[in-house]
Amino acid sequence: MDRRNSPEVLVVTGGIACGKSSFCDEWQALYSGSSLFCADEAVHEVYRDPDVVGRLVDVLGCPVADDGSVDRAGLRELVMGDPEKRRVLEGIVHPMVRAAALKAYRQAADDGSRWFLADVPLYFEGEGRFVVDAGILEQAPKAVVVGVGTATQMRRMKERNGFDNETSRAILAAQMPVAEKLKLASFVVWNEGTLDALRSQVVLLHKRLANAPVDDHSEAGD
Ligand SMILES: CC(C)(COP(=O)(O)OP(=O)(O)OC[C@H]1O[C@@H](n2cnc3c(N)ncnc32)[C@H](O)[C@@H]1O)[C@@H](O)C(=O)NCCC(=O)NCCS
Ligand SMILES: Nc1ncnc2c1ncn2[C@@H]1O[C@H](COP(=O)(O)OP(=O)(O)OP(=O)(O)O)[C@@H](O)[C@H]1O
Repeated sequence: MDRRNSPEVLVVTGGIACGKSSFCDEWQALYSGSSLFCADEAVHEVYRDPDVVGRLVDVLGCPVADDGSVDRAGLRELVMGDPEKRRVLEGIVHPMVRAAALKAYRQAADDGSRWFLADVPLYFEGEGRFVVDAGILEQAPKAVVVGVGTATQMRRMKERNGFDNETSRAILAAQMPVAEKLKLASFVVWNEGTLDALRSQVVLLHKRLANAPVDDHSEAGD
């Protein structure tokens, strides 16, 4: 692929309910020519595939919803407190998510997008290899960590998802703490303020990236 026509990849990551989707929504609303890949949505898509559902039922006893897709609330209960089951699930799902990301990146390139935002919650749990392992780039791109304190994560999970403290704590325990992710970030967006404050940080980051010399992170493969 012609490097000059390649979208610049920006990984967006952070802990649960920190505001990754909100960051991406603000970015997309402000900057046309941005393509978004969301790993959580790719997972949800995969869970509608009958072959995948069948495999998860066989391997994990995965609960199934009335429409034949994975019952995600039931699966969450099954895996969040059980590291071994989670490892098995991730081993099945993550390669499919990487394949979906590569497809989305190629589409973004065909569309002539300037930016490719990859919302990947478990990016650092996966040692920052997602984009390279997906075959998108040969070197890891810049990663922005959207962060808030644990109390805000707990409050937003309760308000948005209706999770009780036990459920929220089990999810947090399955993730690298936000404080650790901040240390690995190329850029930090601190989302304890208002949505206006989040938007201001999006604008600042975009300004900085748009004016920065392009890194030498050549594409993998063709
Ligand atoms: C547990 C599941 C069924 C819950 O589904 P649900 O629709 O309620 O949540 P959703 O998928 O939108 O995820 C919300 C957040 O949960 C956290 N989360 C999801 N999976 C994991 C995991 N394996 N480990 C730690 N945190 C996770 C992330 O912060 C994510 O942003 C689902 O998240 C899942 O199947 N996870 C395993 C696949 C995976 O690793 N997904 C992460 C992106 S690759
Ligand atoms: N600055 C903010 N002020 C108030 N509410 C916010 C702010 N940012 C995000 N929220 C709210 O917090 C919740 C979590 O935000 P969002 O969905 O963007 O997080 P996320 O990191 O993408 O979550 P997940 O890990 O579940 O994918 C949502 O209900 C969102 O509306």
